Amino acid sequence: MAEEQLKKILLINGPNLNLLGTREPAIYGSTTLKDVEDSMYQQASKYNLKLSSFQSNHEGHIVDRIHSAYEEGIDAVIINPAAFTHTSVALRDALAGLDIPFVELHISNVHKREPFRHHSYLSDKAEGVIAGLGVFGYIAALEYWAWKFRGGAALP
Ligand SMILES: O=C(O)[C@]1(O)C=C(c2cccc(Sc3ccccc3)c2)[C@@H](O)[C@H](O)C1
Repeated sequence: MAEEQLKKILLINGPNLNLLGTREPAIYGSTTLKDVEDSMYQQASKYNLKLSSFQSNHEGHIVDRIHSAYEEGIDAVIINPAAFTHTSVALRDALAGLDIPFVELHISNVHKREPFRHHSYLSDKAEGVIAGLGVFGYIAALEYWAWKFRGGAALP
């Protein structure tokens, strides 16, 4: 049987998430971004997935990273756009133009927060949106792609 092709997942985290776990634990928890990434790398290896991760506070750098995903043969993206969710047409255009499916992820339930966080420039282009599950949402997104790449039929 042909060796199962390694699927490549790109994790992108937006502005201020480099400070995750250091402030506002009531909203975002006390887990650091490195802890999240370490857990995801561990989980990815269980499913024979190749995970790459990227975090930037700069919109253009994230757009550039999305562009390079195509050349790398990335199969799926998990993105927490943070504040760019609510402001960035550039991010929307980059993801929509990429033709690689993505899951939009939010640690907090943005729909229970300030009205300006209720709108996303990305959600209608996303395969799915996860919000309010805390940092578990990152694992949920990875599990989703592992399930989808297995054929997305039988429930685990
Ligand atoms: O809930 C999220 O994950 C979200 O994407 C994340 C956001 C966010 C905003 C500011 C800071 C951080 S991370 C952080 C938290 C506390 C202190 C420092 C950084 C995330 C918000 O901009 C979004 O509206 C929602």
